[in-house]
Amino acid sequence: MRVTLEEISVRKAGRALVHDLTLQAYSGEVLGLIGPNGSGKSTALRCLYRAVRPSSGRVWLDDTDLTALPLRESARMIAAVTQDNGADLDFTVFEAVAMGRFPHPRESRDTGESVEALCRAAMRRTDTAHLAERGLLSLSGGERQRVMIARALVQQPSVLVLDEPTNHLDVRHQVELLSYLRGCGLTVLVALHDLNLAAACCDRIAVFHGGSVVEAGEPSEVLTPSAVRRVFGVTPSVGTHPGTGVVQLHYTLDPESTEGKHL
Ligand SMILES: Nc1ncnc2c1ncn2[C@@H]1O[C@H](COP(=O)(O)OP(=O)(O)OP(=O)(O)O)[C@@H](O)[C@H]1O
Repeated sequence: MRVTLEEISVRKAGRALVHDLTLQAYSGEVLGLIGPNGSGKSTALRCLYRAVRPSSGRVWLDDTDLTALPLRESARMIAAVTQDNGADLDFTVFEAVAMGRFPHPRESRDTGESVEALCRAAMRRTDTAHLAERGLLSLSGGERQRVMIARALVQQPSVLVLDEPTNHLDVRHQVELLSYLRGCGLTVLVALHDLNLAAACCDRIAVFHGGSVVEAGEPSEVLTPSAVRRVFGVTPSVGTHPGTGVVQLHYTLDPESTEGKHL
């Protein structure tokens, strides 16, 4: 499924959080969203999973205007793993994962064999099966994040939206998640702060700056030292991974490598 954000603006309290933002993720690709804090990545993703209504512009799923779809229907197509994911209620892990079926018709969410099998498979994939009977509130940050990913998989969406999904994950679970995203065949939009993980995982990267997308392209096209300096104020040295040829950025802690200082 193709996702298009077309000239989206979001205004709150008299201020544009994003403006004239256009972004497209093609069917089956992994699109990375990168950019400094506050550049509008989460706001753009919220427009897609309908937590925020754009002040102007449109969101399209293939050729369908998102606002023409009932919420439950778009929730069957788009699953979101977000930073504000409602994991503060004390359901068990299994219950939380099974909630991923809510947008689906009742017959396919009754806790029959197939839904249970779906939940168990998603929990195995996210390494959370052993936590099934634990309360969400008792989990570590990374365990909880993996449960939220399991819940999104159980939704069986066409589009997967993830806002900083590697937060809290140890390196093994980061690698497992991102390699899953690469191979899952869904249209994936993922906001990432780690530019090397973005380069390794994403087919294309959209660079956010000041509330709009200033560049989009393959990782090697957008992750150049000058572009990174322009957007982030840090000058990396750029190489390639010896095994995969994927672009890699290296930073020094030399104060001269950053523009201005905040700390
Ligand atoms: N409800 C709101 N009311 C007012 N301002 C908001 C609201 N939500 C977000 N903002 C502001 O909009 C801007 C964009 O925020 P957003 O969360 O989209 O950025 P981001 O690129 O995802 O940042 P980060 O990398 O820090 O997660 C920020 O300046 C933020 O403070």
